[in-house]
Amino acid sequence: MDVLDFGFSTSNRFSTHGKINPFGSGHLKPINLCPNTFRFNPLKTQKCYDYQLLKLKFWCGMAKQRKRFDLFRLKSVVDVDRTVEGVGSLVGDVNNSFYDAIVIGSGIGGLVAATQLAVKGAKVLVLEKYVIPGGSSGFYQRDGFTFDVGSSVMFGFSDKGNLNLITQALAAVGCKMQVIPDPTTVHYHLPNSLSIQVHRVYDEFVTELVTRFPHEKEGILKFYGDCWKIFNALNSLELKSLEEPIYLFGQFFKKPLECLTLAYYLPQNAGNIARKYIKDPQLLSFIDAECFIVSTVNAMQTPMINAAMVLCDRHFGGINYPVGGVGEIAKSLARGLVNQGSEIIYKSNVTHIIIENGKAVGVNLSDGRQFFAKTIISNATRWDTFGKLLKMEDLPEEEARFQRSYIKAPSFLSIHMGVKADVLPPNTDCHHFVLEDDWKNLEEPYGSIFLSIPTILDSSLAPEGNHILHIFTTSSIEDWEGLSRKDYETKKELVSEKIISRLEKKLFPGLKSSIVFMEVGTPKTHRRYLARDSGTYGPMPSGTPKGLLAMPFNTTAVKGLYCVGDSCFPGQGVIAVAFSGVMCAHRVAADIGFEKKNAVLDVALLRLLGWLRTLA
Ligand SMILES: NC(=O)c1ccc[n+]([C@@H]2O[C@H](COP(=O)([O-])OP(=O)(O)OC[C@H]3O[C@@H](n4cnc5c(N)ncnc54)[C@H](O)[C@@H]3O)[C@@H](O)[C@H]2O)c1
Ligand SMILES: CC(C)=CCC/C(C)=C/C=C/C(C)=C/C=C/C(C)=C/C=C/C=C(C)/C=C/C=C(C)/C=C/C=C(\C)CCC=C(C)C
Repeated sequence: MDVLDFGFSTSNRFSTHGKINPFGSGHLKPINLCPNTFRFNPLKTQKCYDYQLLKLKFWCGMAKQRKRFDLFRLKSVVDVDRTVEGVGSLVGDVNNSFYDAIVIGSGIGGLVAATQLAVKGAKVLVLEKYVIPGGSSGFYQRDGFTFDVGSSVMFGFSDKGNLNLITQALAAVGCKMQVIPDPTTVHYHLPNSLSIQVHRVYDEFVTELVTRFPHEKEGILKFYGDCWKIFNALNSLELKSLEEPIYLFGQFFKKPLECLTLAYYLPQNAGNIARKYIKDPQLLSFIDAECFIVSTVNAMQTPMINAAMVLCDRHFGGINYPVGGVGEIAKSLARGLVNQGSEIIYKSNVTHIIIENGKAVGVNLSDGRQFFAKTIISNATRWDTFGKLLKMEDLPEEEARFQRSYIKAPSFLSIHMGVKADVLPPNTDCHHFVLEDDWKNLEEPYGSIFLSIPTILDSSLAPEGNHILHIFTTSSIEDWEGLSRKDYETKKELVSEKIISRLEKKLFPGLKSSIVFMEVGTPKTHRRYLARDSGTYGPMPSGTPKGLLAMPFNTTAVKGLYCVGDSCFPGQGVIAVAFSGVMCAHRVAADIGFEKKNAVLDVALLRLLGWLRTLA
């Protein structure tokens, strides 16, 4: 078997032995940006031009004063990614202007925060380490295949309700994507030959579950019924920052019952609610699997609000796949950002957040560039933000508390594969979850297997006559460290061979001989190319959490510094980080004058929320 390593490539994210990475640095052309040149955009009004000029003058003054104006650097090192068609690239009008916000990282969390701010009128600069946007929702191409780097299951991507945050984020910047409805969110293949398809139509799913567990019909209806209660409450609210008092109290005033419902469930976990209604241990294990696929922990550790959100959205709006692959979402957001007059610069590795008088004011890049802004938003994980980007003697108490309550979830071993189409039986579902023998292995490394076949929905992602299989399973970085290169590669071959054999036995006889392309990524790959500490998938509770109570929002103990992404409320997941982006943009906009704000209420609410977190 030919196992290609993209975990050790030196220059490009997914380069493989003897293969050319289509996004390689060789395609990046430097451009010269003269900071004194302001390119007038005739579409902009005179007012806007005057404002930009004023900002430019202001910055020149600032720069002189601070001796930060390094013309040579600006001329020589600004790279623009022109290689990937359609990816928004640096506009570069006034590269040195003083931004309203700098966003470190262009994961979906960072991009949503950036675009939401940009549409409110803020000037935003996104700095992305890699050459395309998206982070774990990015993509890469090989031999005619377009692979999603991470998950292909998209929640919040319908045209219904208030919780379709991905659709709304795109619409805010004038983008609408063509999507393909997925008739089955996931097909479970579980111990004791329990096979369950989660149909798009709720009644069909419940009927199937009740057929397997007829004695638990009432419990099933009650548990999923509670999920709907929460989902409907969430869906009735306008979603903005829960850290902004005018909005929060306004929602309580407009929708008191819904807000109280959410407040009631906020500190609760799905496992406890399930146990109120359900006794059958196998059904409870099934609920664990339902939670595990979206939280990497069992139901007892999964916040009820998060469980309800995903267990209902898949039936309400349904799971929809973007035509062209998941990477198209980030590409569209990046393009939308640039169209709003903001900027994104790729190959910009932020190494340090600059603090002046206790306030975050700018960032240093690994190539020596510096950028300054009124606010800094980090889309790196909180471990990376407070462990690497900030050199603080003492970790702020809020962060220390976060790190006690949440630990890094394991990373993944990912196998991206091209196979001959005829190996898949007719009517194969797009997403599968496989745990063959023992429920105990659910959370064990390599215990459960996730499988997505996005070409079932969008055949254009693979050459004709082929399918894509994206197989992943939890794996920790410790398992892959301290190995020689040879041992590392041998281990990749062995581990992936076992996973493929299991799938061959359970789902697709003849799988091995149908492989036409394969690449294996380990937790080291995730760490390296997604810039996530230990390659972590996100935070997971260290013990039994009090629902979402301990999860920090976007503000931090450092003035002017905000976090966005999966180590913020409400946690892991593309839709979850999109919500975190919406919340972050609202809070930042209020702080820099683009939204209403009440300073006294702010202090009171932030203290109250801080205190509530100590109760968790
Ligand atoms: N890991 C997976 O397989 C996978 C797949 C799909 C979706 N997801 C979901 O996506 C969520 C993560 O989304 P997110 O928005 O929080 O972040 P993300 O990790 O997807 O993106 C963060 C981005 O920030 C960039 N970055 C990090 N540090 C940087 C630095 N110092 N300088 C410049 N750029 C830097 C990274 O290159 C990356 O592009 C996860 O919770 C997960 O649920 C994960
Ligand atoms: C403030 C206070 C204190 C209180 C008050 C009360 C209130 C008002 C509250 C409110 C709240 C809210 C609004 C909330 C919200 C929330 C939300 C939105 C949430 C969300 C969530 C989401 C999630 C979690 C998601 C997730 C997902 C995921 C992770 C996914 C994943 C996937 C995968 C992995 C795939 C699978 C695959 C296969 C199977 C193949």
